[in-house]
Parts: sequence; structure tokens; C-alpha cells
Amino acid sequence: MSIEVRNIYKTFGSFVALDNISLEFPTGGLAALLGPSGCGKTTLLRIIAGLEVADRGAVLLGGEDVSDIHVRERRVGFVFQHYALFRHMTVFENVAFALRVKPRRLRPSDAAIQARVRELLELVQLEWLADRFPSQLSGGQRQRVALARALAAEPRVLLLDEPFGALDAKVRKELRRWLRRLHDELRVTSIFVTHDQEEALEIADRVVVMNRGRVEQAGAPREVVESPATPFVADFLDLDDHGPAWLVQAKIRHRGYVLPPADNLEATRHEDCPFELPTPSLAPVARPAGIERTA
Ligand SMILES: Nc1ncnc2c1ncn2[C@@H]1O[C@H](COP(=O)(O)OP(=O)(O)OP(=O)(O)O)[C@@H](O)[C@H]1O
Repeated sequence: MSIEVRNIYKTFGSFVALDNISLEFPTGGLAALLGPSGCGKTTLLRIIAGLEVADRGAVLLGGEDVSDIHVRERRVGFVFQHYALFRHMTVFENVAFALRVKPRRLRPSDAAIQARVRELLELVQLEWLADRFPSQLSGGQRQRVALARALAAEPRVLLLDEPFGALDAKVRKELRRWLRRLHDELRVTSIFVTHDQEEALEIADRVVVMNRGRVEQAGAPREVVESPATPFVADFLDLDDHGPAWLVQAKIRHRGYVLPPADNLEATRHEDCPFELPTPSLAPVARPAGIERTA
């Protein structure tokens, strides 16, 4: 289901948190809201969810204006950075919760709930932990349970606010790739919030760069990296860390280097290169002798 926001304006007192935001998120996409702390990412996500009300503007799900529809009726799934699981419930019961609290006439039978929860736990690869309690899980496992729980309600769209923000870098990297694969399988229109450029560029198919309550640029990762629309975007995407192969190559081009032809590429390290090169498993990088300065 598509998501659209039209002319969203939101203030907190005299502070303008969102200043006339209009965006479209096509059905089945995985989009990232990217920007520095305080730029309005979470506020926009909460308005889409129905957890926050905009002063002006509209939210449309599948073309239908849901601005006045209560969060419960929007059928939106959320996963937050610190979205606490119910501590006194097992993993299984946490995931089953959304099904058990449905009104009686919509509630699946016990057998159907069992089957659905097993299926979801299998999807997030945690069926072997069904009987554990949240305190017996790692942070990454907890977030996967939170995702399974969000999916249990069969959301029409999925909103994730820094879902892996509290995890260490390695787990975070693994989980974001896993999320991408899961999304490829499910194709539920999803938006996630992050302040991590690499995370957004690596897994999203559309990146919205925000700054001070405004959209600076929205486009495919390659587009925002290769053709930043504003100085802010160029500056914000100037990554210290390496990213995927095409991103590293784009960075090389932007810094005044010309890449040698592809068959001349090999994984190596070059003293002149202004940033750390990726490991061979991540990407091919330029052979030292093949790199020419353009300026
Ligand atoms: N309930 C509130 N009352 C007053 N100001 C708020 C409230 N919620 C958010 N803000 C302000 O609105 C701005 C946008 O906040 P928001 O949480 O959307 O930013 P963000 O981009 O998600 O930041 P972060 O990456 O730090 O989570 C911030 O300056 C914040 O202080």
C-alpha cells in the first residue's frame, strides 16, 4: 500500500518541527528518512502512524485520506528503538498478543494463532526461542521479536524508528541486511528512520534527506550521492566510513579521482586514497597504479 504525506506542517509551541513536507512512498518500497538529530524524522513517522497530529496537511494510505483516522484503525505496524517487549510474556506470547487482543469476531482460533505465530517466528528465524522471555534474548533478537510482533497484526505499512539504534555496530550491520532481505520477501511498504547515512544508503531504495523540518532531497541512494541537490546533502553524505562498492566509487569520483576500467580493479589498499578502502568481500577497489588525479 502506498503512503503519501501532503503539505505537512507541525509546530511544538513556536518551534516549527515540520515545514510543509510533501512526499510519496510507492507500494512495496523500503524508504529511509535520513537526517541529523532534531530534523523532524520521528515526528513525521509518528504523524504517518497517527501517534501525532499535524497542524496542517494530510496523510494518505493507499490513496485514502487517513488524517482523521485513529492510530488503531490505520493498520500500521511500528518498531521502535526501545520498543519494550512484554517482560512477563514469552517470545511466543509477545508475538501472539496482537492476535489475541483482536475483537472476538475478528480473533483467529487458538490453532490459527499458534500456526501464525510459528510462521512469523520462522520468518524472523527465532522459532527456537519461542519459549524464552525477553530478558533471555540479545538486543538483536529482541528487535526481531518486535518486528514479528508488528507483523502479526498484518499491517498495511511498516514504520521503523531507528530499529537497530541501540545495537552495536556489527549486529546493526547484520540486522539491516537481514531487514532488507526480509523486506524483499514481504514487500510491505516500509519507512525507517535513521541518522546513519550508510544504513540508509545501503538498504533503502529511496532516501529522504531532511534538515530542520524540511526535505532537502528525496531519491534513489545513487541519485542523492551522485547528484546531491543542496550543499547540505553533499555535506551530510560525506561519509567517513566506506559503503557499498558503487558508493565508494562515487566517493572516489567526487574527490577528484578517476577509476580505472572495471577489469583493472582489484582489492588492495592505496596510500593516496583519502579514506579507508573496503575489504575485498565488500567491494572491488582501485589498483594504486590505475588511479589518476583529475586536478
Ligand atoms: N513533544 C514535543 N514537544 C516539543 N518539542 C518536540 C516534541 N517532539 C519533538 N520536538 C522537537 O521537534 C524537533 C524534531 O524532533 P524529532 O524527534 O522529530 O527529531 P528527529 O529527527 O527524529 O531526531 P533524533 O534523530 O534525535 O531522534 C526536535 O527539535 C525536538 O526537540
